[in-house]
Amino acid sequence: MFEHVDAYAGDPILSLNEAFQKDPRAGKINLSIGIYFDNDGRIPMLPSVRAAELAVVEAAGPRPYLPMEGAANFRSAVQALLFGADHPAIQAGRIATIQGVGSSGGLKVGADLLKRYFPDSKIHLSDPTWDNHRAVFEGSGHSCETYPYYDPATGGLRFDALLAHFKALPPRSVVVMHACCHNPTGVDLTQDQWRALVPVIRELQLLPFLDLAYQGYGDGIEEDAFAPRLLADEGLAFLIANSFSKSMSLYGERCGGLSVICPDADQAARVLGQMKFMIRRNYSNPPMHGGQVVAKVLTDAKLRAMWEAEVKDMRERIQSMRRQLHDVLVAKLPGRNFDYFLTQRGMFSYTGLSPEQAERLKTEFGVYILRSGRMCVAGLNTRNVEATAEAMAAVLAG
Ligand SMILES: Cc1[nH+]cc(COP(=O)(O)O)c(/C=N/[C@@H](CC(=O)O)C(=O)O)c1O
Repeated sequence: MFEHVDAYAGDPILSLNEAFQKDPRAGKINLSIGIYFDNDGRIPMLPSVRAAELAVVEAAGPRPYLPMEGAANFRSAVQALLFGADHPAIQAGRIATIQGVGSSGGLKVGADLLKRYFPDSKIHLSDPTWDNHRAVFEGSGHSCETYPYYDPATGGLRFDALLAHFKALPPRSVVVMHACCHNPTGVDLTQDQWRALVPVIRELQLLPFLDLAYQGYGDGIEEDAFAPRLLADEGLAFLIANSFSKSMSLYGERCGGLSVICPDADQAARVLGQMKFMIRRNYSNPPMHGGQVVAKVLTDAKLRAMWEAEVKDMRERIQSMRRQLHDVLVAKLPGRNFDYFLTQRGMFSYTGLSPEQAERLKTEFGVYILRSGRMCVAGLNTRNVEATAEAMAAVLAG
């Protein structure tokens, strides 16, 4: 009956992580999947999140179906986190926010909404971008194109080429942009470059779809919300998917949202209604537990302060590991430039290693990075940074 079903080729990120789990070597090092590991190589249970979870469990509330759009306390906490509680767009009811199933679920709801109401708009993705972006949008029937982004020659951003490309796009083109901590390159727009984009977006009537999956891993919780706040301050219409997987270390609880910033409350109400319709016929309504933990952390003053300090610690540990890896590599391979480990931000660095070199790292040294050359620097710790540098040096030496 199902003999015509194709065999699944596997996912460039999740299947590699599964291979890592099965690898029997003691010294294996996981720099593949975008997960924050602490210096002991463990996924932390943040104290603020644990305290919130105990409070939620202690409350022992009923577990009814949530509304299709998710829990009201979660949705309002997301709006306050992204835009600031007193943002005029929130007060005016211009933001339609749903609780997703992770931000992946938010991206999917957004993709379905755009397919229905912007059927002729193409989706424009940065070159490169998160592996699953193309899959999500194509899965909703969109055709995707790419725009210039990463410059392999400098390890930086091709901003002029990006701007020129945007200026040539037809109206209502959807441009998918990472709000901070670009995956896989770690290369972000500066605040001035975001400001330079505003008139282009407005005049060409482009529709930005921001993805904020690493809030707090760039410069800070507030600082990393610069892009959505700028676009909202400028009165632009846009979408933003956001995730708590990394910032609250709640990967498996699937906590994220999608917000659509609309010109007026009437349009926001209609957008929310159609998102509810799409959710109902997809997964009906989101899971309750993780979202209630998130809402508790965000709205309890003591837990919020704890959480922001915990995110700062994770951010600074990654920055310290970037410096350590850079320094060891420079010592091992003098004359080679590894500055990109210091200039790139968030969880990832784009090493420039070829698929063949990435394969050698894995098979000969047990060091797992993506075939694209992306390294999750959050997997580094004081015990494996030397071995990682040794393996990279050996592979780079040929
Ligand atoms: C840019 C981006 N957006 C969304 C997600 C998904 O977030 P969530 O809220 O958990 O659905 C991820 C996850 N990225 C890491 C894991 C993955 O591929 O799913 C990664 O790039 O390794 C992203 O890197």
